[in-house]
Amino acid sequence: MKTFMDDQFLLNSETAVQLYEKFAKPMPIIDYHCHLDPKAIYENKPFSNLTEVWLYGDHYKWRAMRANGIAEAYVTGGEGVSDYDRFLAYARTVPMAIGNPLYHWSHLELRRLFGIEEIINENNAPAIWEKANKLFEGKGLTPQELVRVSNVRVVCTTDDPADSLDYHIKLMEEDRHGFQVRPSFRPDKALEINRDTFLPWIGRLQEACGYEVTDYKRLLQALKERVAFFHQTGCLLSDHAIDTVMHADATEEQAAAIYAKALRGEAVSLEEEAQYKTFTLVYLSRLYADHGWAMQLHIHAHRNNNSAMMRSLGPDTGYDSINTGQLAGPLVRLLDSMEANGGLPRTILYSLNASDNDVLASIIGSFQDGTIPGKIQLGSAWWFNDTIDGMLAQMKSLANMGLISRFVGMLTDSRSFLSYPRHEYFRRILCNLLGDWVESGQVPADMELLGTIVEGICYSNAEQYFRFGSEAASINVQAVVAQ
Ligand SMILES: O=C(O)[C@@H](O)[C@H](O)[C@H](O)C(=O)CO
Repeated sequence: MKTFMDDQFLLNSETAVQLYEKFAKPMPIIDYHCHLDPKAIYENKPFSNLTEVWLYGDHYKWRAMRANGIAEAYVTGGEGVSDYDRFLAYARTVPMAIGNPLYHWSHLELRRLFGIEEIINENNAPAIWEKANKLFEGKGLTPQELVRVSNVRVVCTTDDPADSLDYHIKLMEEDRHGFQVRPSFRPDKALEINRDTFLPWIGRLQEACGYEVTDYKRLLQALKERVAFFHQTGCLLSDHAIDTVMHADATEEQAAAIYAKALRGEAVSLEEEAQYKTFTLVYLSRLYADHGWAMQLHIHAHRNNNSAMMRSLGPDTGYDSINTGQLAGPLVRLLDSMEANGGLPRTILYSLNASDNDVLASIIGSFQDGTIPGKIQLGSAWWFNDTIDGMLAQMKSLANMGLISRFVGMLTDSRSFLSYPRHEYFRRILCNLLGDWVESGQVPADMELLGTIVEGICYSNAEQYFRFGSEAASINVQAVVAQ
């Protein structure tokens, strides 16, 4: 029987061990999609204890605690509940989470970032708390240190087009934290015309661009200006939550009429919503292509299902699930419309529904245009699929129908500064998959070729694909500050 989480954790052959130790492990990390707070990175305030850094923002852990019968006050905090109480509640939950990636991630995080090797449970929780918190004494443990010690080269945060990006600009001006912090352009609120967030967001956009967005032409102009501002501030990716894939051909005049209806507070039909979203997304995709950005489409999430908890805690608090819905037809038409409008940008398609993997892996092959390797990507296993089974399923779909060698690899997609061991987890799973292929005679034991492929998936594919290291990606701080 293998020892739990030893040096060959998840590596079941000598080939897998070699691929991981020699090629995967040394690679730095590019976290091209996460939800870390740029303000927290800039202010760099030391964390006060293990609960703050581990439990304050991580809804993966919150879901597990609720499923374990832990009262909400001990999950997201409440009257008279200390951080130590919350830590003990999570320590009670970890042993019950075997089979869930949280069980592995939690142990990897304590081992890699705190040097704590204990198997987490309620009995040794006090000792773990004491050991970990020693690192928070004195000058303490800060966000920037956790990013640096995790060998992260690039962090791409998720930002609204109306955001000032002040903290990104301050980080650029200082530029002594040892890694890149780049915004990502996430215009969901500009697209969700039927949600109650739409009109308030138009107000925020008007403040950001300094003029009234009284008609659709001005909306498109404002979005174009915000894309330019984001680009100047180092943005090289956009990101969209496409919970339901819609496509309906529309002219600019039709989209403008729908926008005007929404501004008047009139109901917009589902067909009109599809027309508005199609025209606006196609417009945005051309802007992305013109700026050399990558476009991420995060498909089939079902968000904020619990109305009472949405009112109490707000969005992204662990009450989401996997969505279903029509995919192939509307997505192919959407991508084809983007292609017809001057060219698809670099595009990454993720679905929260793993049963979509093969559909997406086949669709990306319809839009590779030979300009760059892996231009259209099947995105890494995302959120509920960020598991051993989910990662293997995504990589096998991509390998079976596309080129896994051109995959831009893993991201953390996290709100916690402790989540970087998720890359180790992914890299071990990747190396074991390739190792299995070699050991079973499906792939020659060409360690030079396999090593190059592993290094590409772990780091260099992403660096080349997103162009983080290129001249074009350099950030003109003076131009941004002068604005
Ligand atoms: O980007 C998304 O839509 C999701 O990643 C969402 O933010 C979710 O809350 C998450 O963080 C899953 O890891």
